Amino acid sequence: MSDTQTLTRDGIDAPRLDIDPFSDDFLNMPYPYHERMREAGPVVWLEPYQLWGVARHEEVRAGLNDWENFISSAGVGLANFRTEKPFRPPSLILEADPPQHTRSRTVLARVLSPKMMQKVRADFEKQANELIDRLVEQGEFDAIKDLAKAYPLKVFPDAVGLAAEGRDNLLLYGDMVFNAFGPRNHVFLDAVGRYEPVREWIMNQCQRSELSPDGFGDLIYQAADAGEIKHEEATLLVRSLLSAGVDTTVNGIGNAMYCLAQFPEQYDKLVANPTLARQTFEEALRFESPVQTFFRTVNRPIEFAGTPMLANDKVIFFLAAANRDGRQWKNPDVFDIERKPVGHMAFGSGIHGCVGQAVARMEGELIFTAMTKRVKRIEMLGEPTRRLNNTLRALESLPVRFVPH
Ligand code: HEM
Ligand SMILES: C=Cc1ccc(C(=O)O)cc1
Repeated sequence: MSDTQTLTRDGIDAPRLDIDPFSDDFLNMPYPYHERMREAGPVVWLEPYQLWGVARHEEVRAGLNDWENFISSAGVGLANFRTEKPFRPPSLILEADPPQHTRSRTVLARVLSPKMMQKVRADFEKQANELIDRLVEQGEFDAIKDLAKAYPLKVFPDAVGLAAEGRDNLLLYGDMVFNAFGPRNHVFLDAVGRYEPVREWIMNQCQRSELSPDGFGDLIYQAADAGEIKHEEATLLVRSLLSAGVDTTVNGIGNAMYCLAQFPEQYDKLVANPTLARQTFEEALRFESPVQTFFRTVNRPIEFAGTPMLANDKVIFFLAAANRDGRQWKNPDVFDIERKPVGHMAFGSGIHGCVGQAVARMEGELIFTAMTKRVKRIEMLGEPTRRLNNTLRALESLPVRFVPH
């Protein structure tokens, strides 16, 4: 076998594609690859990694809702925890199946409930207004560093109950967590070098002693006090908040800013009708999904969308490809804030669907509402630069100018 050939399995009853979803080319511009996979069939076999790819909306939704055949406890990245050492101790919610998942989910769903959001909404709103006021004052700035990172790094760790110092570590950690779902490519290796000093800091922040009373973090420990979960489980669930709660919203807001800056007529519509702020954020999540993919592991021999799969096969669900599937959306490649993108897969679907979506939606709604009141136009001052990540679609910088009303 030549070294350019990949060992490939017989009996693959699906189109075989030589697509590497973690190549720089794919990560920089995934959409043509998404189209190729969607058009090839409901399920494809990706030769470079010897795994199944699912890119159509219907099958992504169906697969994520079938948690018994497509399990999470063997990892939701490329690694199969049944045969490989996880990069870090597995998450008790994301990388768990029922019943463990159910206990964790019940606790986090309460801590991150819409009711809890009402308690922190006034502070999130105050911070959004003050930040946009400052940026209007400043005029020219970097929409990623000065807005998309600054806002989630202030409001969410405040709500969790973290100290003010060292919060940039949350970005380094999130970047690592999301890279670790992919292969050990250069993107991962670059990140792991920055991550080492941060690992200890993160675990220290998850200790109850570091968390302010009655914040989201302490509420998780209070669930342990009540016997719902063990105290050492509480520590790992706080780690879940720090893993998922920042880099996701940073890129949700960052990608939405890029959409509004690229399509000024959409921003004009938002200014004319600020009640569209929440829907604008939702449409940006569909159009430029921050979280591009998640994996599952096949639990037992099954036939899915007419394709036989074996136990321990890995399946990659392309959330972002589902979000631009013309079988589901009219003009899927158009950013249209008047579209109601109900059913998008940006938050996943099923029992593992994002438990933090109320936080994310509130951050998006408040930031864009604050902008409409003060900012007449967003001008791009140059091309954005991209930060490659094995799972996230992320910008590194986006120079803009706010033109006030
Ligand atoms: C725009 C922002 C966000 C996006 C795009 C996003 C996306 C996702 C996706 C796709 C999943 C499903 C994972 C899977 O199916 O394996 C998920 C799960 C999760 N998210 Fe989010 N998320 C966001 C914000 C947040 C925030 C702010 C938090 C915390 C406060 C959070 C915490 C979690 C947790 C703990 C899970 C695991 C849920 C489970 O496995 O039951 N996320 N998120
Ligand atoms: C959506 C991403 C995500 C990342 C990490 C975790 C976790 O560590 O539990 C949960 C969700």
